[in-house]
Amino acid sequence: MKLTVFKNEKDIDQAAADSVIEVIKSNPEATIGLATGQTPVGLYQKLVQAHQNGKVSFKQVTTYNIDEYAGLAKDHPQSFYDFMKTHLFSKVDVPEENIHIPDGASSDLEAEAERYEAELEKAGQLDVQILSIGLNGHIGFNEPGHTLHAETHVVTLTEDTREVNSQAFSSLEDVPKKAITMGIGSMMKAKKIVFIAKGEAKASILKQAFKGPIDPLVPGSLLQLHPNLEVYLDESAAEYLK
Ligand SMILES: O=P(O)(O)OC[C@H]1O[C@](O)(CO)[C@@H](O)[C@@H]1O
Repeated sequence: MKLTVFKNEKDIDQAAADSVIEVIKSNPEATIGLATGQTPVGLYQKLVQAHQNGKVSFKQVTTYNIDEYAGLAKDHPQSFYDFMKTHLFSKVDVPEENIHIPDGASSDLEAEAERYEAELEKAGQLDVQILSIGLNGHIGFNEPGHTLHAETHVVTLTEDTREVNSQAFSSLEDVPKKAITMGIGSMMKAKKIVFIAKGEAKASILKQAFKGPIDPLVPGSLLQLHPNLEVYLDESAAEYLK
């Protein structure tokens, strides 16, 4: 694991974006796994800036999002597709047909998870996977539990996660109870993982994830097994890792 700690949030975003851009420069047809949440917003801004400055094109890039809420159609303002459209897709030149995200509005979520996994298998090893971590240690929506899934699956969100994520909704009741998420195996297959986390609230779970034992109750701890993991943190998130 290559850990870099930054003083300034903008520097984390730039360094993480540079790592993604390097992948696209060496392979314009790169496949990229994308995450949502507040953490990667700055990284997406830096990718947009680089695109606007003519430094990178997404014309031949293919993207695979790691998760989506069940019951939310793509055009729902709280869907992860809408989030990605706002922060990245509408601002770069990635073709719509190259964007992949589970269909949360599917009437058969299990079948949709299987379909998405088949797409990932067809794509093979993703060139880079962008990831962050939830306060309870989840990556994607792989929630803590005694067992973890390798492949894309339907998950019941923990009440903790629903509460944290309720900030984006008008009320807790509006937060979906289920989601479709890539499994840990689907994410870990990527050639490189660009992991970012910011802020003191994440410090304790990061210690458990990166210094503790590999434990399904801390799904992020599985990342320790990845051979090419880049970790970008600010000083407060890295408090127990220095
Ligand atoms: O960056 P945030 O907003 O803390 O979100 C944490 C995590 O929750 C999720 O949004 C759930 O998918 C992850 O993608 C993300 O890493």
